[in-house]
Amino acid sequence: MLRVGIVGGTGYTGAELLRILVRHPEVSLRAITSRSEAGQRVDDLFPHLRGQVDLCFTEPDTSVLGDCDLVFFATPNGTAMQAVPDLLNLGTRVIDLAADFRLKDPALWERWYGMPHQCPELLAEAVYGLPELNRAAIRDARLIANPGCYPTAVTLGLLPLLAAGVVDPAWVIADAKSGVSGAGRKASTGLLMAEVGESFKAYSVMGHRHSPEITQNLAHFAGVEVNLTFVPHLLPMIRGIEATLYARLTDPGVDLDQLYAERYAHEHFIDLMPGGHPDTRSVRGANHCRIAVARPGAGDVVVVQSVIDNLVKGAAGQAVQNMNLMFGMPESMGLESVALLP
Ligand SMILES: NC(=O)C1=CN([C@@H]2O[C@H](COP(=O)(O)OP(=O)(O)OC[C@H]3O[C@@H](n4cnc5c(N)ncnc54)[C@H](OP(=O)(O)O)[C@@H]3O)[C@@H](O)[C@H]2O)C=CC1
Ligand SMILES: CC(=O)N[C@@H](CCC(=O)OP(=O)(O)O)C(=O)O
Repeated sequence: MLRVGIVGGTGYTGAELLRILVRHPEVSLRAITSRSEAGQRVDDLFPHLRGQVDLCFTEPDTSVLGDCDLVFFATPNGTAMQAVPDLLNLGTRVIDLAADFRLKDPALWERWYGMPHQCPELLAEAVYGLPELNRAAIRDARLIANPGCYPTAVTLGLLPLLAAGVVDPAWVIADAKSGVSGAGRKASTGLLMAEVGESFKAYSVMGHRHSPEITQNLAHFAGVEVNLTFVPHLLPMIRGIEATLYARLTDPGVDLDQLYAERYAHEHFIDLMPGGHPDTRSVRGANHCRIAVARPGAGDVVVVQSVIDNLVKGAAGQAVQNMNLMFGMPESMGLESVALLP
């Protein structure tokens, strides 16, 4: 059995990791941390785990975490980078659900995250954990940078077009919408039901920290520098991301459905819906990304719709998919039946 620890077990992504890992046949949970709930039984805070977890929350302590084979960090940006060098030295592998190891350039990290990087020497080694694009490197990794939620939906949606060179990289638009769990569990006035209920708005229009992550992905995995306009929106719902992506065709003869079918032919967690309109409801609790590609009026604009559950394929489910690859287990182990009833 794989000995696993979770740092940040009371947050939304930590709780989602717990929901998935308690059913995983090869995982033994050894430590679940929370500074604010240390000493409290996990199933007192999360009654849906009663009878499945016999642990109390503990303080994040490297000596305990260092006894695990793998530690997930489900913590705010800038937390994991303070503990990762010690854990790697102890032989513990790490999957960070935050952004600490996603951007390869430490100056770009500092610009977007507002703090200097604590271990820039590990940025080259860290492997970007998007299995559909980076499977071979993930298998051998000690340190995984689990992708952001928006970057997962947008990168998977755009990649086939850009890798095939059939759209103009100078004009790409990602119009993305997220449920409020994307902002985490911490109290915030702007996320109160009375503020977000019955309302819908864009935010970070002048620039969001996921833009450099998406353009880094497209440069690395599609080999194209993209001029991207990315605008996130906050939806009055709890889970889910829908990204509507626009690009201009340079090859009008391309068969778009065939292009996507070939690119994702063997991808268990990518479900193509030719002619469809994928909705967030259909991926609720699931590790799937559902995609449809269309060419309205047979014109030169391509519209891609990409949906995920931000807490699952956008965070905890993808992290477990990465864990499975790192430890030589079937990639979908423990992830087959995690979908929630819509
Ligand atoms: N929510 C989402 O949809 C997604 C989130 N992410 C990323 O995943 C990470 C976690 O997100 P989310 O679960 O939403 O966050 P939450 O705010 O819901 O939870 C954060 C967790 O981290 C713990 N924590 C906070 N500060 C520290 C610290 N300094 N040291 C150790 N533990 C700490 C908290 O517990 P306590 O304070 O009690 O220790 C809590 O359990 C973030 O980096 C986020 O950007 C990525 C993709 C999607
Ligand atoms: C709705 C909402 O607020 N979403 C978050 C994205 C969460 C996430 O994945 O961000 P990290 O890159 O920090 O992991 C946001 O826009 O900040």
